[in-house]
Amino acid sequence: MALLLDGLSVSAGTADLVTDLFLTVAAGQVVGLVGPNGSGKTTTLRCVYRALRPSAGAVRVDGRDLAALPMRESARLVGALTQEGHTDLDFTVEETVALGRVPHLRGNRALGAHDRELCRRAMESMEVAHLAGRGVLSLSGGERQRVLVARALVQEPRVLILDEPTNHLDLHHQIRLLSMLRAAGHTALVTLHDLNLAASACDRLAVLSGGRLVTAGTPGEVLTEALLRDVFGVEATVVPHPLTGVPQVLYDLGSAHLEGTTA
Ligand SMILES: Nc1ncnc2c1ncn2[C@@H]1O[C@H](COP(=O)(O)OP(=O)(O)OP(=O)(O)O)[C@@H](O)[C@H]1O
Repeated sequence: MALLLDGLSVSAGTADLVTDLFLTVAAGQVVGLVGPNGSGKTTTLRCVYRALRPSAGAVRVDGRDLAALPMRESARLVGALTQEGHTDLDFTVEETVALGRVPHLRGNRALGAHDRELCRRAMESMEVAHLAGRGVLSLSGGERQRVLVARALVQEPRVLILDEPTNHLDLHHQIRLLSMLRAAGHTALVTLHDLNLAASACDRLAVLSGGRLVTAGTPGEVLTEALLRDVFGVEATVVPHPLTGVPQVLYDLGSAHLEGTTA
C-alpha cells in the first residue's frame, strides 16, 4: 500500500476535526476525498504533508511512519499542492518549479541537467513553459495553480497530495490535469468538490462527513442518490456516463429553488 492513513484522528481544543480515519491509496491509484464543507478533507491532507500533527494514528508511506522521518526524506515521499501554497515572494515561474527539486539536491548543489529536464517537462505538461521568466505574483489564479502543480510534479514524490487542484482552472486545464494524473500513473490523494470530475478522474472515492469516513469504494459504488441526499443534503439524479459508464450527477436547480422560494 503506497499510502495508509492508519486510524488518523485530529483534535483542536475540545473539537474532533477528524476521527479514527482509515484509508488506503494503492500504488498508481488516484483516490478522491470528497465531502461537504468542513468535513475534514483539508485537515486530513495537512496531516499527510506534515503541516499538522495528528492527535492519534499515523500516516504511512510504503509502510513507513512519516512522523518518524526527517522532513527532507518525507518531502521526497510526499509532494503537495496545498491551499496555503501561495507565496508573497516574487520568484519566477522557473525558479518556483525548481524549488520542487530541493528535497533531492545534496547540500546547496545547483540543479543538474536531469533536474532541469524534469522542470522543463513539468512546465510543458502544465502549459506554463511560456511563462518561465514571469514573476509568479503577476500570474492569474489559474496560471499560478498550474505552476504549483508543476512544482509538486518535479518533486517526483511517491504520493501526490492535491487539495482542490482544479480551483481557478478553466475546463480545459481541469480536464488536462486530471487526465494527466491518471495517464502518468501517479499515486494521488485529491480533494475535489466537483463530483462528476471526481467520478471521472478517480479510481476510488472516499466520502467524509463530520470528520468521519462515511464510505469508500469505486465511484459506481459510492456515488448514489441516497449518498447525495444523506451526506450533501442534495436531491439529484445519478446516471451512468453514456461513453464511460461512470456515474454522473444531474441537478434540477429549477425545482430545488422553487421549493425554497416564496415568489
Ligand atoms: N485549528 C482549528 N481549530 C478549530 N477548528 C478547526 C481548525 N482547523 C480546522 N477547523 C475546523 O475543522 C473542520 C474541518 O475543516 P477542513 O478545512 O478540514 O474542512 P474541509 O472538508 O476541507 O472543508 P472545505 O470543503 O470547506 O474546504 C471545519 O469545521 C473547520 O472550521
